[in-house]
Parts: sequence; C-alpha cells; structure tokens
Amino acid sequence: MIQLTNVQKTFQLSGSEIVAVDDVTFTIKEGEIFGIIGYSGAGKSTLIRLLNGLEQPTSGSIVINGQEMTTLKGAKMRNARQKISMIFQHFNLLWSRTVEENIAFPLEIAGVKKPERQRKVKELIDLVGLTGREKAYPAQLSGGQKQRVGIARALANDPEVLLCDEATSALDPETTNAILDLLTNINERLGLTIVLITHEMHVIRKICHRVAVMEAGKVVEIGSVLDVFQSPQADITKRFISQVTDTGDTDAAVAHLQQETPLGKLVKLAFIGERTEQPVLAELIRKFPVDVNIVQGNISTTRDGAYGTLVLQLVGDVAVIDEAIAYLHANEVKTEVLAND
Ligand SMILES: Nc1ncnc2c1ncn2[C@@H]1O[C@H](COP(=O)(O)OP(=O)(O)OP(=O)(O)O)[C@@H](O)[C@H]1O
Repeated sequence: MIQLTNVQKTFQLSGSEIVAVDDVTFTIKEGEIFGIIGYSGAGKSTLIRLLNGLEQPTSGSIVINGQEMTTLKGAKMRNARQKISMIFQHFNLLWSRTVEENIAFPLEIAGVKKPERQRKVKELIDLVGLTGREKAYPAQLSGGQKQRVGIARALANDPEVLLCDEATSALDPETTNAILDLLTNINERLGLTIVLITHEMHVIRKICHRVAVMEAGKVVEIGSVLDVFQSPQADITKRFISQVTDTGDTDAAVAHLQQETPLGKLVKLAFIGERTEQPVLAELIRKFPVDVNIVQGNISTTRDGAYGTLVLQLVGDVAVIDEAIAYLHANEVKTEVLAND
C-alpha cells in the first residue's frame, strides 16, 4: 500500500544541514493501523508531510497505491492527494462554518452536487456520532466533538489513507480513548489504512497493528505492537513501553524488599496471549518448594492480544529456584533475573 525506500529529507538552515528523515525504508500494509512514535524532533511530522506530498524528499522513493509520489505533478498530484486525508492535533476546523458546513467543505471543493453532498454529510455525521449537533459551530463543541468533525471531514472524499498528526494529544484521557475507539471502528468498517504519529505509547498500544519507533530521523525499531512490547530492542523503545507498563513504584518496591528480605532471586516474568490468563504462578508454587513474593504486576492489552509482566522474589534453595525458572521457560514465559542475593 505504502512503500518508503531510502527516504531522506534534509533542510538547509543558515548554512547548516538538518537531516530530519534519515534513510527510512518500510512498508505499510493496506487496511492496517500503523503507528510512528518518537520524541519531539525525531522527524515524525516531516515523515507525515512527505506522505501527503506537502514536502518532497531530498532523495528516495515513496510509492502509495502503486504511484510514485515523488515524480507526480499538477493534476495527477492533486488527484493522488485527494486519496490521502489528514486529521490534526488542533483540529483545523473553519470557525465560521457549522459542523455540517465543515464536513461539506471538501465535497464543495470536489464539485459534488448539493443532494449528494447532503446525503454524504448526514452519513458521516452518523458515522462519527454527532447526530443532533449539525448546526453547532466549532466554538460550541468539546475537544472530542471537534475531532469527530475533523474525522468526518477527512472521510468526505472517500480517502484510501488517513494520516493522523498527534490527533489525540490535545484531549483528556477519556476523550482520547473515545476517539481511538472511533478510529478503530472506521478502520474495521471501511478497511481504511490509518497512519498515525504520536509520542504516546498508550495510543500505539490501544489501536495500532504495527509500530515504527523513530529517533533522530531514523526508524530504530519496527514490528507488530505485541512483538515490540514483548521484546523491545532499542533503549528508546523500552522507555516508551515503560510509559504504559511501569507503575513507577517497581524500583522503590524492589529496594524495600531487598532491604527487608535480601535473599533469593528477583525475577521479571513476561507473558503474552493466552499465557496471561493461565495460572502459571499457582502451578509454580504447587510444583516447587520456594517462597514467592509478588513485587509488581501489570497487564497491557494490545489489538493482537494481552501482554503481562510480573516481578517476583523467589526465596529458597538455589537449585530449586533455577528449576522453577526453567519450568517457566518451558511454559513459554520469558524470564529475566533482575537481582540475585
Ligand atoms: N521546515 C523546516 N526547516 C528546517 N528544519 C526543519 C523543518 N521542519 C523540521 N525541521 C527540523 O527537522 C527535525 C525533525 O522535525 P519534525 O518536526 O519532523 O520532528 P517531530 O518528531 O515531528 O517533532 P514534533 O513532535 O516536535 O513536531 C527537527 O530538528 C526540526 O527542527
């Protein structure tokens, strides 16, 4: 669907060169929700502007739906861009137009006749859950409602790709979840390919199928969300994951435990999929004569299944503890020894 190959974007700034996107190659599949995560300055906005043709790469190739975007010009470029829609952090609505007039705007520009426009606007208002608010002005809407208008407007011309630029960053957590549910629903109902950029791992965890992690213009890690959660490779990925898995209390709990009971092994277990629902811990306690203290536990749900971590202190005979860890391995539970006595 979208193929980026060796994409490079450099900016010249008062004599110096800034490499905003540095030799990026990856594919986004049709119908998937693909997340790009990175801290400020990582190059996410530049990448998304390259995807919608607002910027041209310095070198490399961007193919969307079989069309090489870097060589398109004039009407061909405009047609290709009509199939790529975008929603924004600050909604970018027209303040002097009502909800229905905002949604009708791209249809007017595309020359769609009034009866068809009205039919389409009504359908979109239903789809995004704004029925009854057709005549309201943006200033009379909540943040979540404004983003619903943004989404309806973006869908008006039946795009093939929806780009989301930090679309929930200005919203509170509850509204964020409602908008993310709406995007998931649209992805499933319309089969629309969604590419989103964010600095929040919660957004990736909740709705994305796959994720690319960006740092200093480069993609440093890419994979299915569940795989990346289970075995993050880059340090920056581990930091992002800790945004949603760490309660922040683990280090304090570990330090306290080591002071009070400085014995045994401190082990972090990672479970995925069905394993998160099975009584592995109960089996472990039944089978092995070790004392088990639970230090911290957490389950995160991704689109492709659940991912859980559990930090345990195992106290007892060293050989038995090693056997217990081997038993966990054999049961597809990943283990990492955090500390030994
Ligand atoms: N038009 C431009 N001219 C010069 N430098 C630019 C331009 N656009 C982006 N940059 C630089 O490119 C780098 C990547 O910026 P970009 O905005 O793509 O990052 P980002 O990950 O989207 O961060 P943020 O979330 O803060 O927007 C930064 O160093 C930025 O200053």
